[in-house]
Amino acid sequence: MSTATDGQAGAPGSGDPTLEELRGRVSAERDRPAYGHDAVIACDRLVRIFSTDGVEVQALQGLDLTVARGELMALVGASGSGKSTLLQILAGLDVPTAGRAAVDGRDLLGMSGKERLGYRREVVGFVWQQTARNLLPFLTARQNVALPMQLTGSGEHGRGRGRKRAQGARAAELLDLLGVGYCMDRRPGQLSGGEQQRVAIAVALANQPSVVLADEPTGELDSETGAQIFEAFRTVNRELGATVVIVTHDLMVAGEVRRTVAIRDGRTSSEVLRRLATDEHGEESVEEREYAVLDRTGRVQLPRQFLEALGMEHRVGVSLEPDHVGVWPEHAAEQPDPAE
Ligand SMILES: Nc1ncnc2c1ncn2[C@@H]1O[C@H](COP(=O)(O)OP(=O)(O)OP(=O)(O)O)[C@@H](O)[C@H]1O
Repeated sequence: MSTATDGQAGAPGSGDPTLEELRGRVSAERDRPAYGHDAVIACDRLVRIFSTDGVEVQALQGLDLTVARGELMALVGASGSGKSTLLQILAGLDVPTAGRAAVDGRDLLGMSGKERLGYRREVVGFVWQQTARNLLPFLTARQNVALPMQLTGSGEHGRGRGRKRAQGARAAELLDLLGVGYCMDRRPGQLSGGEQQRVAIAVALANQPSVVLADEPTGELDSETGAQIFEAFRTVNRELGATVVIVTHDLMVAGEVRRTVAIRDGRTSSEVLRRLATDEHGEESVEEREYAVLDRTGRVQLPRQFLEALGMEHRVGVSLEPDHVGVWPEHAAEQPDPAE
């Protein structure tokens, strides 16, 4: 078989590409938009290796992920699969070992310390599982929400006393939107866990970040309160267009978003997409479908239960069919096809 790597262009009509065609292919490749160019989060073959006492742990092993602006999505995965590591990197609190990660065009590997601080204050907002980590105990709810605006001193809020008033007004608006306006003048110790998390979402949104990241935000709450917190994320996504990424073990949360991405062994392995479907009687229901993630080099992680069911390990046979690719256990791929 002749290939483009033979370094020769074929004669016209031979089926091989001409030099002109090869040049066209090279320039098309060069002009192709970069991976994730239109996404607000783009992780490309992200690697994070931790070394402790001479032992290396590969927490992320070439993870690919893109998130579109305005998405509300969930990240799920077994304990130790790398979810928190990814979130720490996206939050600007940790630096990847290799690969590429960008949030709203900011390169997370190349930032200086000062840029990183600005990034954490302006580009991302976070909500942690531990309610106490999200709020300062000696400030009221409204003061907690106004604080990030004061730290960036964003000109949008005017100058001097006018600025302070504008920041207080925005804080009050956010608390109202999240249904905790009545808690405005209380300190965190005077709020329930659910109220604290809703105030924490308002804090995360204070500087109108490009992305809100939440790590197990319902982890310390009972299921009813957890549902209210999820509803609060939905509200800010719908009303303010906020892009929200939620790491969760909570199946209720994972089942309510349009897209759930599963991480396995430091890589994105599968995605569940949900959409509203209407049947012939006008009844609406949620349709969900699971997809394996295909990475840029053509790798697919097959679900573990598929591998176990067919005893697949090490090697599999693959075949290209007109409309799909077949994958066979090694021993089955070796058997001659009786039809041939
Ligand atoms: N600072 C660290 N030093 C050494 N190893 C670490 C560090 N942080 C995470 N790891 C390891 O990296 C792997 C991924 O951890 P990570 O916390 O990202 O998983 P996770 O999916 O968030 O788990 P969980 O759901 O339990 O929070 C684990 O093997 C963990 O032990």
